[in-house]
Amino acid sequence: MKDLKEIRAEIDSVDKELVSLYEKRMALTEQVADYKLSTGKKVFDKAREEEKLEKVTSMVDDPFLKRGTRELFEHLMSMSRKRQYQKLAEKGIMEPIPFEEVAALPDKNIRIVYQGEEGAYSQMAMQQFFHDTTNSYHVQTWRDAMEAIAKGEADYAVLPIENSSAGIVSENYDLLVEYDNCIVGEQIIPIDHCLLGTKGSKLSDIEQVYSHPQALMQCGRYLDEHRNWEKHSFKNTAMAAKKVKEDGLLRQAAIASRLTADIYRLDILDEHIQDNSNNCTKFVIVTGRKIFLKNAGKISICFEIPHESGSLYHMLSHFIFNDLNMNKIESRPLGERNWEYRFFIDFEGNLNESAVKNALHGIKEEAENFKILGNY
Ligand SMILES: O=C(O)C(=O)C[C@]1(C(=O)O)C=C[C@@H](O)C=C1
Repeated sequence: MKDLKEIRAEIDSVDKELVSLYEKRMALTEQVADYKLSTGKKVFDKAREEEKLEKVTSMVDDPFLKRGTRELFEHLMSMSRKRQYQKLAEKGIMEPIPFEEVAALPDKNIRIVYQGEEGAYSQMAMQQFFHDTTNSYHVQTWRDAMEAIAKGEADYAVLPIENSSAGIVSENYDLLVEYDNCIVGEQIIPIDHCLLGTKGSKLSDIEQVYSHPQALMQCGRYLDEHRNWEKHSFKNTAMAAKKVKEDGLLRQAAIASRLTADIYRLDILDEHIQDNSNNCTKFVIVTGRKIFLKNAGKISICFEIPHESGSLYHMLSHFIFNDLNMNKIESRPLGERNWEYRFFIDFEGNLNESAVKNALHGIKEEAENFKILGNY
């Protein structure tokens, strides 16, 4: 058997050759980049990559090495694409990102819409985000709020996007894709649920509980302790409180905020009933113009990718290669295509930074239906 030192010396000499071949290959792809720059041809050429992978894997018989060869060449081509995007950026040839930088969010004579009723958590989030909420109104559904922005009836909408214990508000993720509205801010507020009954009711009277499905979920453990109660989903916690007030029945209760107890003159039968004492919800502020603040530090995007091994890995490599810090990834089913997904990613950065431009350009070229949801 050969001595380890001897084998390593041989590996070292193979690696040396590999590095020099890698340098040679990258130099050639730089020439390709120049060609593409002058002809306007796209960097990513899927057909050429597939042809290449087919060719190089057919040169190897061993199944394990075949797979390794495939991965190696996928990676090589991905590195060459990234270099080409960099060159495009250096030459200022990259397609501009259609977002306009603003020094401050327009706040004069603004009209703000939220979903629900007076006392809704969305209203609280709105009051914390905006200094002046005198010109605000509420609508029945999240879609109505998005529609109001799209039609120019309101300047900003406030929509819940994620709860710390119940997770994402999936409907609003889907609406962000459907509507061409843009996220310009976020507001996190603590969510402290109470059980509210009509005046004079007692806990032992309750048979039916009304609330938004998210709030019912957030109080799962408490509701498990009262299994005989019927649970009814309602469009909003404040709307549920309003219903209990209007029906005036001792057997009905709503799960909603303490504020709604005051607004609808209901009795607080129990308080802090959510599973998680640090329960909070993140709301996004959405507007109709594609704008971002100079000091915005977070970007939300979404894209679709083919249902192929490694495709997500390749998209995420754009963040790694550009030294960008990703802080969230979510997926939602595509609907019409079973078991295929749209990915939502939040990462740190500002649309003015070249690393961000590079990464977004690469993802846009290589993914389907790429969309920047906002920089805030
Ligand atoms: O041949 C090209 O068009 C290249 O840009 C080179 C290359 C490669 O590295 O082999 C890189 C990106 C393309 O998607 C296809 C192939």
